[in-house]
Amino acid sequence: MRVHIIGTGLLGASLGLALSQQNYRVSLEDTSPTAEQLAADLGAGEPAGGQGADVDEPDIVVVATPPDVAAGVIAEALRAYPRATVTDVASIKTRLLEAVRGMVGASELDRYIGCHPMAGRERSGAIAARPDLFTARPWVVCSDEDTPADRLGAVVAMAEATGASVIHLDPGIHDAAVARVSHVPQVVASLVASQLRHAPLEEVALAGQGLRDVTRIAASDPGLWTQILTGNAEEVRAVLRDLRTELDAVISALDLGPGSTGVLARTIAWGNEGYDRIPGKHGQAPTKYAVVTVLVPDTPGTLARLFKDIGDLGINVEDFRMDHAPGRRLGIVDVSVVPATQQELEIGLSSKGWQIPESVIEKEGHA
Ligand SMILES: NC(=O)c1ccc[n+]([C@@H]2O[C@H](COP(=O)([O-])OP(=O)(O)OC[C@H]3O[C@@H](n4cnc5c(N)ncnc54)[C@H](O)[C@@H]3O)[C@@H](O)[C@H]2O)c1
Ligand SMILES: O=C(O)C(=O)C[C@]1(C(=O)O)C=C[C@@H](O)C=C1
Repeated sequence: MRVHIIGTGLLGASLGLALSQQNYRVSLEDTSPTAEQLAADLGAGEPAGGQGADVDEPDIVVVATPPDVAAGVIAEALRAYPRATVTDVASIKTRLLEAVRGMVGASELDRYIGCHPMAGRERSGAIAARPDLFTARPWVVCSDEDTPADRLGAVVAMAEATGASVIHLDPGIHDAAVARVSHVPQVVASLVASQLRHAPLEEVALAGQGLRDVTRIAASDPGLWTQILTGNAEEVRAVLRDLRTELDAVISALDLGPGSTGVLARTIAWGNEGYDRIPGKHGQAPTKYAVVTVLVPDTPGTLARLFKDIGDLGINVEDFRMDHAPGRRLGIVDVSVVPATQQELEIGLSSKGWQIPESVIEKEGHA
């Protein structure tokens, strides 16, 4: 199967890496010759030679450019490769489909299948690409009754070859869903991080894991996200309005008038409820893991020794997170394991000389 990827940044290069490992023949095209060459050098596929590249007819063309140019690139690919199925990975679907519909005829449109892998990072470009980016992530496919079954099958097979799980959705339903689970979270993370801009550095230095958990995606690309937010403006605005209502209630409750504690407690409790609905590892319901905290010297090879010792105890690591103690060469490693193995792990690691300050049961965290 030949796949031609147009746009070889984070998503395009990650896809190229994943498909190359599954014996797909991948060619790469980008308006930036450096981006194209970099993705090729990293092993994502063969460079095709820049914009308007003339590659042997591919079976599938994947457009992985920024959303604001995606419609034009999709229309151009439908014309340039008259037998290929053309798909994309853009984060917004309704407006993109409308724009493509305005640029091509009905028979060409039948060869276009909009997609959106729900997998990404807060960094851009091929240098941040990973072959396992899509593993166990949802991959939304927006086909309709006019989509030929063989073309749909080829796109689904390609998505599944990356390790993703395919979900068929109407573009409108997709856009409403991602406003809530992706686009508004990005806005909120950015707003929270923005509050730090003028804070004294001594205050910021107190930051614990809570702030880091809430703000990882605040490092995302402003250019890309401006396009995503404007491309899904109506749905994002609707979710933000609901959020504003609840935010206003919290602000009023902080006047500490009658009923205020109820509002504050309810806000946190409703958050608990929403959090519990987020799917956990490999798309299953969230699992409660036991977290064993280990203090490790910040020296080369220590983590490898720790994981070997855990492996020797016959215990599986479900997740792990590492932090650094401020001003000290000390790492704080949280190892998540199934609760039944927690005590055995603590005793086993202590007997091997590892320093274990405490044990806490908590829910599975987010990457
Ligand atoms: N970043 C994420 O987390 C994420 C996740 C899922 C989907 N997406 C979607 O994937 C797409 C790409 O995002 P990304 O994060 O990989 O961006 P990126 O900036 O890392 O890469 C985009 C690449 O497209 C190239 N490009 C721009 N215009 C082009 C054109 N006309 N023809 C050919 N190449 C062109 C750029 O040079 C760049 O190399 C976007 O539509 C985005 O909505 C992103
Ligand atoms: O994990 C991240 O860094 C992401 O932001 C990825 C994420 C998301 O989950 O919201 C962001 C935008 C995409 O369209 C799909 C995935």
